Amino acid sequence: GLQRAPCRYADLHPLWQSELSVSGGTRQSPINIQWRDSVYDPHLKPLKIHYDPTTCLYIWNNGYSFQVEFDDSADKSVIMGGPLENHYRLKQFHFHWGAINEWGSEHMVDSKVYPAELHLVHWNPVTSTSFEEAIMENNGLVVIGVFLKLGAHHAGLQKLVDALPAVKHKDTIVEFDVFDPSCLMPSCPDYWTYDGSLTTPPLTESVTWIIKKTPIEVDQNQLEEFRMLLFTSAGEEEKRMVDNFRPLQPLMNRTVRSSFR
Ligand SMILES: O=C1NC(=O)[C@@H](c2ccccc2)S1
Ligand SMILES: [Zn+2]
Repeated sequence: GLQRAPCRYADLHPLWQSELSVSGGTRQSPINIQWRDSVYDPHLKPLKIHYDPTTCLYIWNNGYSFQVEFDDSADKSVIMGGPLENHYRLKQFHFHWGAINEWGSEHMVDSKVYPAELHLVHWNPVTSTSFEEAIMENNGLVVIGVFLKLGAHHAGLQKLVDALPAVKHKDTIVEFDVFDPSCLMPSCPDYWTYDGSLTTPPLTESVTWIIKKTPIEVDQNQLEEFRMLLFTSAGEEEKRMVDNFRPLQPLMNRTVRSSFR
């Protein structure tokens, strides 16, 4: 398959420069999902998603992605079922993407890379009292990964894209009051799941990953809008926000389970 962009560590965003020597990690993310090595698990239930669009708060540029934050003070936007033992609250979603369509996603499927990947980040309110605490808990988090592929215009995503010019620079924020992230979910229920980690510092091994098998389609203009964001603050020398993905990590002693045969 296509090779990823040569990863010139010197060009890595400061964020990842520190992570190159994470020692002792046994369940790091992202990984290359080898379809033939994944194991169908008949006990995996369908994933149940109930997002309340009014829990959407704002969009902001945090210097390595743009993030849509949700009110997680109650069980209003939650997921359950799938591989999960209880419900998890939606905290935020964000994306990772490349400078060009040949790369950008964090996970790969049989070494196939997608131009972008959506991450919906949830935390376990049963074992933690806050998102910040859940980051440090074993399996405190669930991240749903959805691949984006180049294709038709995505009407639901466009509402998000239209807000991006308002968060062009690092640490800018704009109100975003009603949005249902379910519109970004593919209709196919199939997913892979494995135990992994955050893909940015603190890289804690606290994430149950649920990676949807089927990508959603977005068009070229929408991907190019992502690439017009900046890593840098207003007044600094501009650095385009692109290639904000972590390199692949070793599978080590893990099995990826699939919800489908
Ligand atoms: O899925 C992931 N993507 C990221 O940027 C990582 C992260 C780090 C901290 C909080 C939320 C997410 S973990
Ligand atoms: Zn992410």
